[in-house]
Amino acid sequence: MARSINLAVIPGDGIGPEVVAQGLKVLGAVLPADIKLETTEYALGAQRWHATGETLPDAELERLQSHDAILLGAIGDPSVPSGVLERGLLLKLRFAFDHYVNLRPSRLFPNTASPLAGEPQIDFVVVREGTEGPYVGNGGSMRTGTPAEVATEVSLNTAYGVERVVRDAFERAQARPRKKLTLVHKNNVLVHAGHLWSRTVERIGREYPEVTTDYLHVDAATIFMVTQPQRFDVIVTDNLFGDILTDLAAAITGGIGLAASGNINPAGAFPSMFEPVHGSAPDIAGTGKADPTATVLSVALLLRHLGHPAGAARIEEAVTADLAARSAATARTTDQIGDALAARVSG
Ligand SMILES: NC(=O)c1ccc[n+]([C@@H]2O[C@H](COP(=O)([O-])OP(=O)(O)OC[C@H]3O[C@@H](n4cnc5c(N)ncnc54)[C@H](O)[C@@H]3O)[C@@H](O)[C@H]2O)c1
Ligand SMILES: CC(C)[C@H](C(=O)O)[C@@H](O)C(=O)O
Ligand SMILES: [Mg+2]
Repeated sequence: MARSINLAVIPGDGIGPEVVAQGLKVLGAVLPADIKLETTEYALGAQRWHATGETLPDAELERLQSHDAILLGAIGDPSVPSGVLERGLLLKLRFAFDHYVNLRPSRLFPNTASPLAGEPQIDFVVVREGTEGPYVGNGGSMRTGTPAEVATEVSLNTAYGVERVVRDAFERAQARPRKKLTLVHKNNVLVHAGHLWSRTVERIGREYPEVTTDYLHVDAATIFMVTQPQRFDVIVTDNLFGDILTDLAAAITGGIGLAASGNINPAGAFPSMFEPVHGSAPDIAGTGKADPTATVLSVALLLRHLGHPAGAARIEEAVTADLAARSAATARTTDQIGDALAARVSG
């Protein structure tokens, strides 16, 4: 276990800096005195783009690579054309650091309100492929802006890329009590990519006889996520389906303010990056309404990834207790929630 953490911090835009401040507060409170935390802040995002036209210069990417991990708030701002920061900063990081496992756990914490009827049991993890699919930027537009425009956005799926993420998902399923893996795709229509995914799950599955596998088309998966969320244990899916499903998963487990994620490079050749599933929420930025819990839970994922499972568990217990104590009557600010969580992990 490393006795120091050299952390890169990208607060980003909108509510990003607000929630990251709370994540760092809780991280500082949970770490034992003999683990040294060093943080380096990177000013990347809308302000930087407006000032210099840069999204993520190569020199900065190289500096980021020297860290043990990255904590990111959120990027994206209405003053910047859509896609500039998303592609030029966030996706550039995920691709450059080969974050092929985009890990998004979904758990309904005790006493947390779900919009679903009854008291649904929800405890699954989405293993979203992070470096391929329609996200790769393989496309273009001809006769742009004319009535004859043609635009393409090709989904890239390689045997190598699909196999490594499917294998990771099987490993996670094998380690969980229910040992179930659901492939979500759309192989009735996307027959080329879909069949590659299905064949890969079938082939790799033979190496994991204890893991039960099933398959759902993505449209049906959205039904079951609402009507029978308990049927899911580990979901493996492509980059775009995973993006959409994990916002839905957040909505059924207490809201987007609670959903954490890790962009993992499993072999550790590059730093992994931890961030809430949500975006920069320009509609509530600066109001103190942002829930920092998703970022705090992302810090727990970060600690577990770096080999500090006890700290991760302390954070998760603190969140569980905090959510149980929450009352709609007493809405708290971002800062107050951060203070409460920091007090719980250090108490
Ligand atoms: N990882 C990222 O950096 C990331 C992720 C998603 C979206 N984005 C970007 O963020 C910008 C806004 O995107 P969007 O509006 O589609 O999604 P969003 O996640 O920012 O907001 C969706 C809704 O959820 C609410 N919300 C989000 N986080 C919350 C929190 N912590 N507490 C309480 N409420 C919260 C917002 O107020 C909004 O009503 C866009 O530029 C988008 O590209 C970035
Ligand atoms: C901002 C965007 C590029 C990103 C994605 O699509 O992956 C976001 O929605 C997410 O879920 O992290
Ligand atoms: Mg998303």
